[in-house]
Amino acid sequence: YTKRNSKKHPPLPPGPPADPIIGHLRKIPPDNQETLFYQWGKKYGDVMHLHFLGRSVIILNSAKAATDLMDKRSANYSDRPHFALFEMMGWKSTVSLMPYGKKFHKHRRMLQQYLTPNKCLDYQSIQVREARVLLQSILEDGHNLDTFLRRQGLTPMNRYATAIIIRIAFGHQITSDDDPYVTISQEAGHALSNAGSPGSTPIDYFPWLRYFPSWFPGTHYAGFARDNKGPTDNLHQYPFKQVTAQMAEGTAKSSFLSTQLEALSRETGPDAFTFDDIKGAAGVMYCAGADTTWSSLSIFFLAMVLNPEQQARAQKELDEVVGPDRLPEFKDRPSLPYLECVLQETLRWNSAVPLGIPHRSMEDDVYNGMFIPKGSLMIANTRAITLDENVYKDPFTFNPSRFLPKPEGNGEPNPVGTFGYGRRVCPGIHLGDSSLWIVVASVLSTMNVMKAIDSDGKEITPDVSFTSGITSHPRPYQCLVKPRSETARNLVANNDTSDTY
Ligand code: HEM
Repeated sequence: YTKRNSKKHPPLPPGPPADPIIGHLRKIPPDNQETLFYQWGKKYGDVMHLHFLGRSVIILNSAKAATDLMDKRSANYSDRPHFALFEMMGWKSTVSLMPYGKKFHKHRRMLQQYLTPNKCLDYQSIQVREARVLLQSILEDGHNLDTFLRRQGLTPMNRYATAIIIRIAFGHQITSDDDPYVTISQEAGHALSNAGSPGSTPIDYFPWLRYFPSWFPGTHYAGFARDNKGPTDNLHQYPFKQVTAQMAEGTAKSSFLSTQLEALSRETGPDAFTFDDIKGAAGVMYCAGADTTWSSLSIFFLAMVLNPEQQARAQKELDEVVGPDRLPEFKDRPSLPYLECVLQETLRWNSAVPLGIPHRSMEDDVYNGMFIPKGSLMIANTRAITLDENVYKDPFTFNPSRFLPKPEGNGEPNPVGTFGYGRRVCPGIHLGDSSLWIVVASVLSTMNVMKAIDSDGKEITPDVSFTSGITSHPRPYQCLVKPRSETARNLVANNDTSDTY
């Protein structure tokens, strides 16, 4: 491929040596590819070229390269590759996996209308209430939250993230931990978080591998996809059945799904949505919204366990602005600049979506004298972008002050790309951001997040290690979360969260 094009075009971006024909296939691990791409980027630069059997993969390891291409030339870089593995798992009519085109625009419009900054103001009361339920479950959990982050178990953060999306998407209020919606979300989320790096498993490159027996090399993820098809199907069917039944009985609360189903009954013609479109759009809200928020919150707790000084500074700011007699509300946000930095630093320190979701280029292009062939898989490596030493001093250190203006801080920019790029930027960005903020504020205002203690009385320092999938979660770790004072305990315990909404 390289030889064929080198005479007609500028050179391809640099990259590590490849094997003949199969290219870099043998050199790419199935898991946590972001770390290898980050290390390679140090040697080969911020725009790297890899290839798998002639298919070009461009890795963008700096904010400049990623925004120059994926934002500023978004018209050319908004397609998606074919995600064979996710299709095997049952993800169809899902905007995040759709090629760029008419159907994609229809789906984006449907979601965006429901997730504008203005619309999101309507959801704040749900977020505030669920944040308080989360605080109460921390109190009840006997404060040694070693089960808190067990991957398969229900965690308060999982329930929180799920409850918000379920209410908005399906009009259902979660009132117990064994609610079927929670179980479905957990199972589908588990599949998404353990299905390897998005668009880059052997099955994505060689879909025919799915027909080979399970002992055959490279078929691991095909077996995983087959085993996890049930949860993905449930996630599309269960809410749909519930809401259509409620609509027939006249008991459905207003939600994304009920609004779309009502619109469906009015609209006809070739551009009208189908049931499959609506199931797909509701399903993507459920999974894209809940799992990313949950993972980002797990990362926040991990950061707090490991960084008590930064935690104390945020608490001091909250004490001055909110005080001990009430819980934080969204109106406090503009008065809490350091807390804002804690949130941004959480997103930078370890992104929940470390490789984003790959885009695909639609036409040949040239960038800084390098040729980017049509049909390239475009991966903006958030991991490398947020650890870029040219932008962030001591990038592995969790240091919220880095964003404060000089001389108090370092005046470093907020992380780029944690919610994606261009025409594919996350449509849930406003909802996701505010869901994170209210928990960060509520937890730090009332709780101390600390290291757990082992049976010998020694503190347990958690590892910073992550699962590999579209959404990457911290691997299970232990921590201890306790009310900061008796006043804080009472404030949380006495908050009335029994209302229905
Ligand atoms: C902390 C929370 C969240 C994070 C970190 C996050 C991150 C991302 C990222 C990195 C992408 C890929 C964008 C790209 O391809 O350039 C994405 C896409 C997407 N997100 Fe989010 N997200 C979050 C919350 C949400 C919420 C709350 C929703 C919906 C309610 C949502 C719905 C989606 C959808 C539908 C896409 C696919 C967009 C497309 O392909 O055009 N996300 N998100």
